[in-house]
Parts: sequence; C-alpha cells; structure tokens
Amino acid sequence: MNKPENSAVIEAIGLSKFYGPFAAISDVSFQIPRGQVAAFLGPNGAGKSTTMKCLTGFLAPTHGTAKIGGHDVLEDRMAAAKMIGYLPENGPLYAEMTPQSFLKYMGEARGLKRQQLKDRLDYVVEQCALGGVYGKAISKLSKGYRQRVGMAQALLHDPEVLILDEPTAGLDPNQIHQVRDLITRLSETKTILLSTHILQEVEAIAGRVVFIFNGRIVFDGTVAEMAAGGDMEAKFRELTTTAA
Ligand SMILES: Nc1ncnc2c1ncn2[C@@H]1O[C@H](COP(=O)(O)OP(=O)(O)OP(=O)(O)O)[C@@H](O)[C@H]1O
Repeated sequence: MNKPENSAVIEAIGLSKFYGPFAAISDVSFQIPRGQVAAFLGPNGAGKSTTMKCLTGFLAPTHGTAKIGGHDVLEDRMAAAKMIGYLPENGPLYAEMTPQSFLKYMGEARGLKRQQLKDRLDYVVEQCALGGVYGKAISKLSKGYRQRVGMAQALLHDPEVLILDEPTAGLDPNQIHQVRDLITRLSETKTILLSTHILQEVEAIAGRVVFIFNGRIVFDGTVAEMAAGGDMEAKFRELTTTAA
C-alpha cells in the first residue's frame, strides 16, 4: 500500500549521543515528510553530523530511534539502507581508486545488477559531471571533484531519501551553483535533508529549516519563518545567543 504523500520519511525520535558525560546531541526530534527539502542548519559543532550519522545508521545513538521510511535504521538496517543516499562530511572515498572503480564497487556492493549498474553509472556520471576525471585516482582530484564523486555514490542506487552533510562545503562558486542545481532537480522526486551553515543556500533550495545549537533543536519551521523580518542572519545570531 502506498503511504500518503505527507507521511514522515525521515524521523529523528528523541536522539541523544553521549561521549562520556558530554552530550553531542540531546533529545533531537523532527520529522521530514515525503518530497520535502529540509535544511539542517547550525553553527560549527552544533551536532549536525552526529544527527545525520544516527539517521543513516552509521552511529548508534545513546538514546532514541532513527527511522527512514518507517524502518528503524539499526533494527531494520537493510531496508533502511536501500532507501538512503548519504553524503558523509568527508566523503567515503577510497583514495587509490578511480571514480570509475569506486562507483562500480559501490554499485556491486549495493546489489545492482549488471545492466542496472551500467545505466545508473551513466546517469550519475552525467548528473555529477564526472566524465573528465572518471579514470583518475580519487587522491589526485580537487576537493570539488571529490565532493561530486561522493554525490555520485549517494545517488547510485536511486534512493528515495538523500542525507547530505554539507554538500557544497569547499566548492568554488561555479561548483556550488552546479550542486545546488543538481539538488533542485533531485528534489522533484526525493526527500532531502542537507546540512549547511550557508544561509543563502537555505533560501535557494530548501522549504524547511531545522536548526540545531549545542546539540538541541532550537527552531523548526519554514524558510519564510526563519527569514521573517527579512534577515535570516539576524535570526541565526538570535538562535545561537538566546539559546546559549
Ligand atoms: N567521536 C567524538 N568524540 C567526542 N566528541 C565528539 C565526537 N564526534 C563529535 N563530537 C563532538 O560533538 C559535537 C557535535 O559535533 P558534530 O560534528 O555533530 O557538529 P556539526 O554541527 O556537524 O559541526 P560542523 O558544522 O563543524 O561540521 C562537537 O562538540 C564535537 O566536537
């Protein structure tokens, strides 16, 4: 049975992660409905990457549950993993491999059949503009190209959900533009949570803002609400001082 259009596809339910006595995130809860693009905003060290690792099943929370498409990411790992495309902060890249061998390896690991893998490789290489560097060692690629290889692996199995940790970090303005265009195209068919601290990025691609500070959610609303008064930067400062 198909789920209703607005059902929650990404769910953080009371997530906390402790390192010793230090709480990297505390009681983080939010839901992203199908088809929404949500920006996960917050200053350095706020807890964005930790939350995303919990949502993708890469890190077990101390408390709480993460669900993707209704599947608990730890207890129903395979079903959840099929639905998730994850771009980690520093890329899951094997430096000695080429984009070609890395993407082929990732596709095979995810169980894509021969023809399906070929079709998907053609698609991601075109969408992420990797043609010129396809046979070059990943270690020799610029930061921007490495980021695109990371995007390509996230898209490879055509997942319904994309969790992108700072997809435009370290890119030049042209590359930022290309990645934003790609995300906008993908948003037509996918549910996306992307972390950033770039406010223009939020306005350019997202409809919703989930704001984290000191490991706690301090704002959850529309981009229009975040930009109320015409000044998102002022709101950013307000949220990171009054909540301190
Ligand atoms: N393995 C770890 N051990 C101890 N503390 C950690 C660990 N991983 C993260 N932290 C701490 O948890 C907090 C949240 O880190 P996290 O990487 O989630 O923040 P972030 O919002 O993604 O930051 P940035 O925008 O700088 O990437 C930080 O204070 C960080 O130092």
